[in-house]
Amino acid sequence: MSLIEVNHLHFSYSNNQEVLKGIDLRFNGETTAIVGQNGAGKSTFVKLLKGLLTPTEGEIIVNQKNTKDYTTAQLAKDIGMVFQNPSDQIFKNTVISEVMFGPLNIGQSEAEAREKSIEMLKKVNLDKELETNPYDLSLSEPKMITIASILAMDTKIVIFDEPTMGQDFAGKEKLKEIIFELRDQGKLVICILHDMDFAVEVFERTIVFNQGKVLLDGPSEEVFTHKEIIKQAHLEQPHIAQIADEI
Ligand SMILES: Nc1ncnc2c1ncn2[C@@H]1O[C@H](COP(=O)(O)OP(=O)(O)OP(=O)(O)O)[C@@H](O)[C@H]1O
Repeated sequence: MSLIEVNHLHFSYSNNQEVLKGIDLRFNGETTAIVGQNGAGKSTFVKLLKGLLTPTEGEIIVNQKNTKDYTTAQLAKDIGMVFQNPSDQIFKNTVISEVMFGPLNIGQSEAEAREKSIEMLKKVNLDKELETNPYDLSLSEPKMITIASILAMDTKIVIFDEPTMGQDFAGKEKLKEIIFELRDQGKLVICILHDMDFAVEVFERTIVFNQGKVLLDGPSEEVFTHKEIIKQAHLEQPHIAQIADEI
């Protein structure tokens, strides 16, 4: 059985507009990028995986749990998600209390949560800022706090919604390192991206969403060889593919 199974998934926020129109997908260990133009349904899809929304039709099985039979809090032990906008996630007034919140919430002891949180803050170079208010840090750092807090929960599945947004070269390199490390630990990483270069460089698999459906799905390098379909989805080719074409 796959780590995540999505069967015949449909979803609407309201009666007259279907946002997801029949999605069937399996996720095992492959690091996976989800790409697609604005409004394609990517964020809605990952919110459904995380149990923040319930399918209108069809089902999602996460680590053998049908999401509709579990609360978001119960699913939080299996699946962690770093939101697009750090201010949707950060609400504590020190870095350490923010990062410890998630681990404590899923039942880690105070000592375990603190140790894990400091370890993860070290990974994102914020272990010298334990007592700092997250909003006193520089622009790109709140995102790193939210990443540390999800990593400290040590879930089998980690979802990132647009992690490269607002990150400079060093930030992207750090992200790459974190994603590779998670993959090497046997975790499933799923990431919504607008940066096609990052998708093809870092992710084994890419899924292209278009108007609530899956347009392409396969090894990242192979997916981006479908130039016409990529264009139809209003996406750019990664630079590496453009250069290869020119050569
Ligand atoms: N809370 C909501 N209530 C009603 N409609 C919504 C809600 N959230 C998203 N939508 C609509 O659902 C559709 C899909 O949105 P979604 O955010 O999932 O797309 P996306 O591919 O993640 O886009 P982006 O790249 O801009 O984040 C859009 O038409 C959007 O307006």
